[in-house]
Amino acid sequence: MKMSQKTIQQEEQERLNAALQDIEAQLRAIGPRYTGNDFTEQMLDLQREERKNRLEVARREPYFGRIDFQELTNDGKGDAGEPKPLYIGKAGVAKNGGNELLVIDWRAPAASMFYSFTGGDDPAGYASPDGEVSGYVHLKRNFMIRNGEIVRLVDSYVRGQEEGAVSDEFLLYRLGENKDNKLRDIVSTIQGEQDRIIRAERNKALFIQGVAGSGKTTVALHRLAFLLYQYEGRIRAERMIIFAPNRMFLDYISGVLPELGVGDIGQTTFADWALELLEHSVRLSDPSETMAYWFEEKRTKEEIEQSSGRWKGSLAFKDAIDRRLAELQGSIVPDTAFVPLDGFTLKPETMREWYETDYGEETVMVKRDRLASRIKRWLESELKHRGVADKKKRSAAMAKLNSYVKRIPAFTALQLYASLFKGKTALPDVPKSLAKATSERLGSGLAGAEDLAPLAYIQLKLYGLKVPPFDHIVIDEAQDYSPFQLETLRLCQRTPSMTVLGDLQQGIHAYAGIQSWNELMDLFPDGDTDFFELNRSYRSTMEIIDFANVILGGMTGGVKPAVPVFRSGDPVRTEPAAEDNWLQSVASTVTEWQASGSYDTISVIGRTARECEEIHRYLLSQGLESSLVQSKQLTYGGGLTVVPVYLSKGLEFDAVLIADAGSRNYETIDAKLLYVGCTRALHKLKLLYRGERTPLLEGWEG
Ligand SMILES: Nc1ncnc2c1ncn2[C@@H]1O[C@H](COP(=O)(O)OP(=O)(O)OP(=O)(O)O)[C@@H](O)[C@H]1O
Repeated sequence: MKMSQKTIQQEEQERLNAALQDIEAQLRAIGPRYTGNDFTEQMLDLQREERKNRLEVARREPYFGRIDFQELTNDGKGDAGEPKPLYIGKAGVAKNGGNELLVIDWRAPAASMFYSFTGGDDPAGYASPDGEVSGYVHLKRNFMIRNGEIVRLVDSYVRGQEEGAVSDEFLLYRLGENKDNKLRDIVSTIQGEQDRIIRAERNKALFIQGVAGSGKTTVALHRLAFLLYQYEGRIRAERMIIFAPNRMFLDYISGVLPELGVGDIGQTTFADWALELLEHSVRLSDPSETMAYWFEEKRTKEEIEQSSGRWKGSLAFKDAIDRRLAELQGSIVPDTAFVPLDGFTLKPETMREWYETDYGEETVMVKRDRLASRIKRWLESELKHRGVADKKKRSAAMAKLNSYVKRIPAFTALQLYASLFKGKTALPDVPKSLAKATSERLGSGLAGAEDLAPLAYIQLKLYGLKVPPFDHIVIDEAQDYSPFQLETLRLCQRTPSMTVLGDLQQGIHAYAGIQSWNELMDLFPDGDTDFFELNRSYRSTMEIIDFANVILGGMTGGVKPAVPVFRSGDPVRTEPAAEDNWLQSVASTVTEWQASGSYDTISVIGRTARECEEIHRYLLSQGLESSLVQSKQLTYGGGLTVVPVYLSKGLEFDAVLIADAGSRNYETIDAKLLYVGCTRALHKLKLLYRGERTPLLEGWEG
């Protein structure tokens, strides 16, 4: 067996050498860049550059998989040919000077079998542009190639061998690796359930509920790469956009798309996007104050449920705004005639006709401005036709025009929004304290995060979107979105094409987000949505997931425990720490972990920013270099970090120490927070606690 494995490896290495030589030759043949002015040459040059980029990706790691497929012709009635090996890589490469493929792109239809095939003797297949193709898979092989050498080769399926099912060996090996400061692509080990989401139909709003570590973020990014490949020429990277919770998270995920050879996709936060849409007519009030309000002090369930964020994020509020917009719409066309001079009359009916028929689909303020210009043009042409030359008369008419047009209502989004909270125009059912706080804030040129969706919505309704509509929108951590936020983004597309992902079990911003996916899915007509669930968690060891599931057990509602991949590691430990040597315990755990050399990224997760500052100072005083993550952070550096639990969402670390899982920090209501913290760990998890251990771990022994 060993011998034959060696020959297989040698054989594959020879093939690899040949492929690399071919790729090198193709790269050498691409000449220098064209710098002249000829348009056709410039276009050809761009194509050569793209090809060069693909070849360079392929040179680094030409392929990661091989699947041997024996295609059945004529619906399986014809003769089966010889099994043909297909090598699968990040970029497709044709053989030098020919059409034959050296490597097929992982996104190509035939490559889908590499991911969807689960084993067994039955025919497998894939959908090609010419119809279904079926046949037999004879081999599924995974490679890891580094610097032109095959460093690992695993056959996860060989036809005729006893096991029959595709083995997880290669996946487990990849999952066992340490992580650095960036999320990575998973092309070599995408799982069937993830592949279905990646390749799902384009014109849908896809909702993905996935447990912590199920690969949601990763899958959404791969889906973007897939869509660009599959609908080449029809959708453009510049018209795709990713919404993530904060800048640091965007930095953390920023490596994946370039690794997949995809550039130019916009990446933003909802706040940044909304502020830009509003042309920075307001500033955002400090988000760390919101965080501090909700996370630094204890808040009750009632406070959360009656939060201003939930009120302003509701569809009831949107409906109230719609009614106000309709009133505004109804008051645009003046109901008195315009009479600039004796005998000159422009009737309201004429204006109404212009407004309603000629400017049809435009937004309110655009229509309003058109109407105003049309009235002006009407006056000019009347003056001309009737030969009014008298300067005095002309300027009197113009003065009348100006005052007439001024009376046609015009609003900025901010003015209209402010009017909902203040004075006679205030909405009748706004809670008083909320109206007061909002008015004060707006009065000083500030908007809270919760004001941005309504403001952006009003802006879109009044002035429209000034850039082309989005071809595809990705929303990560969507459980923290309000229906109003999603509705606002929905206005930015002609047909829905979205990937909306999150985990209700990690919905720690309940004061702003949703409690069930239906709150968001109901915004779309039936048939425009699809729902996927991912319950397997790939990030953490079985021990960590089983432990996190205990915390989940303390939550109410239909909780779904995460299903681990069979990857075993160290047991999870909880350990009491006395008040006076708690910080020493934190430091000594970190020192021990660092000394073991087993972990590249380590995080100490604290309950509040204050607690984290204290830990950070102490670690520094002990000579332990670490970085403290704060809410305005733009980048994530890896190594040793101290991070407040509510900012750790989305990130992951080889080893996690929950600094204090005492009952003072995590009461029953804080289950989601502790769950988020614990599910950040890949290989190692430990919890220290001062005083009583959190009631969330009642019944857990360890
Ligand atoms: N098929 C896979 N092969 C290898 N690694 C995978 C696979 N799927 C997910 N992972 C890894 O699991 C980890 C979690 O992925 P990701 O962060 O995308 O999950 P998530 O569902 O967004 O998590 P969370 O909700 O906790 O933020 C990452 O390290 C990712 O590389």
